[in-house]
Amino acid sequence: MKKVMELVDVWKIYDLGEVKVEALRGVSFEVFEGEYVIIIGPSGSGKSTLLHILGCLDRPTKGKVLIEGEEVSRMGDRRLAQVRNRKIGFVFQSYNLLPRLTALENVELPMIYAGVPAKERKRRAKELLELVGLGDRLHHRPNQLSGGQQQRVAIARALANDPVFILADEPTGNLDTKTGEEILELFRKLHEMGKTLVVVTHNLEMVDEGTCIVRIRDGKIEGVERRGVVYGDT
Ligand SMILES: Nc1ncnc2c1ncn2[C@@H]1O[C@H](COP(=O)(O)OP(=O)(O)OP(=O)(O)O)[C@@H](O)[C@H]1O
Repeated sequence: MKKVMELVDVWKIYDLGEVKVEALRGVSFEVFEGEYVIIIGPSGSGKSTLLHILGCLDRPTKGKVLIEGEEVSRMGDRRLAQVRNRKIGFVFQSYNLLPRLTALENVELPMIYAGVPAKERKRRAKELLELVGLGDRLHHRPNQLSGGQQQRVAIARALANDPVFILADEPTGNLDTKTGEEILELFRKLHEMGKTLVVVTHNLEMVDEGTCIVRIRDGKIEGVERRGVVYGDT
């Protein structure tokens, strides 16, 4: 199985002068292609910190982060921004769409940064919006869409540059049960398509779907449980 991402003895220490907070204390784990990884843990256990480091939004104080075997923890800001754009698809609890842009334009955005030509960009954005069930909402702006639809746009945007993995932070956190289930179904579909998913969630139904459950407590990994089908595993 291809290893897409690896953390080696990662520490994150927030230095507040008098006080130092050890948010991550020697975290090591690997993610393989096609896995559906769920990160769970109590409040304050370090999940957001871990997600920021996995997403190259922050750097560890100590330790290594490798994406497709390449060490990202020591990269400069520009290179890191490129890795984020090309290799990671982000899905946030609050969607984070640009309000002035249509669904189609929001999905096009990561491809603009990646230098994809306009025609190809539009074709792919349309295809991705159709994949998430929004083929009839291409020209709607975020405030003309429901929460669930906005999250679908965000998922289409996350897929735009065919990332190495999708990183999601409480993707059903702002949604009612029924809409949350639809998003869950969409994640299931992505998993079945062979996408690698890394999700922080409190949603127990989502936890049930994962193929790798990572339990974090007090900045340390308490346990990693692998189970179920990993699609694309050849
Ligand atoms: N920027 C920061 N500066 C100082 N301490 C921080 C910072 N961010 C997080 N922490 C501390 O690091 C620890 C881990 O926080 P983190 O936000 O990663 O936890 P979490 O598991 O995501 O919590 P929650 O589920 O409540 O969102 C906490 O003790 C928190 O107070």
